[in-house]
Amino acid sequence: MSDYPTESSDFAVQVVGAAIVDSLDGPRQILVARRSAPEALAGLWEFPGGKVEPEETCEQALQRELSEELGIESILGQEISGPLMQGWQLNDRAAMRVWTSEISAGNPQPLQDHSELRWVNLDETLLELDWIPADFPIVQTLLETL
Ligand SMILES: Nc1nc2c([nH]c(=O)n2[C@H]2C[C@H](O)[C@@H](COP(=O)(O)OP(=O)(O)OP(=O)(O)O)O2)c(=O)[nH]1
Repeated sequence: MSDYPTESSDFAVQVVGAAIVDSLDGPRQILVARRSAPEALAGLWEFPGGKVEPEETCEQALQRELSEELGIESILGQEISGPLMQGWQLNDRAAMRVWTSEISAGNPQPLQDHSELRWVNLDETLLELDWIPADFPIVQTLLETL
C-alpha cells in the first residue's frame, strides 16, 4: 500500500482545511468549527479553512484563512493525504487538502463563518459530531493517522 495519491483529478475549486491539534508532537485534541452559512451547511462541523485564491499556494491560503476566520497564527504539520492530487473530493467542483496544524499565536475565536469552536478528543467521539458529510472519510483517516 502506498501513501501516494493514486488518482489524478481536476476540480475547479481547491479548498484547504486545518486539523488544528493541541500539540503536533503529541496530539490529544482537535479544534473543530461549526459553520454558520450557507443555509445548507449551517450547523455542521468542519475543518477551518476555505478556498485557495489565485497566486496563493495551498499552505499560504490555509494560513490566511486561519488568521481571518479564527484570528490565529499557526504552524502546519503533516498533510492528511487523500486519494486525489487535490486531496479529498468534497462535491462535483471542489476538493480539499488538509494539514495538521498547531496554534503559534492568538486565542481562537469564531470571527467569521462559524457559530462555535470546540476542542474535541481525538478518539471515536469525534465521529459522533454532525460533520459536513464529505468530511467523514477525512476524520476517519485523521484518527487512524494521529
Ligand atoms: N473550510 C471547509 N470547507 C469545507 C469542508 N468540507 C466541505 O465540504 N467544505 C466545503 C464547503 C464550501 O462549499 C467549500 C469551502 O468554502 P468556504 O466558504 O469555507 O470558503 P471561503 O472561506 O474561501 O469562502 P468564500 O470566499 O467563498 O466566501 O468547501 C471543510 O471541512 N472545511
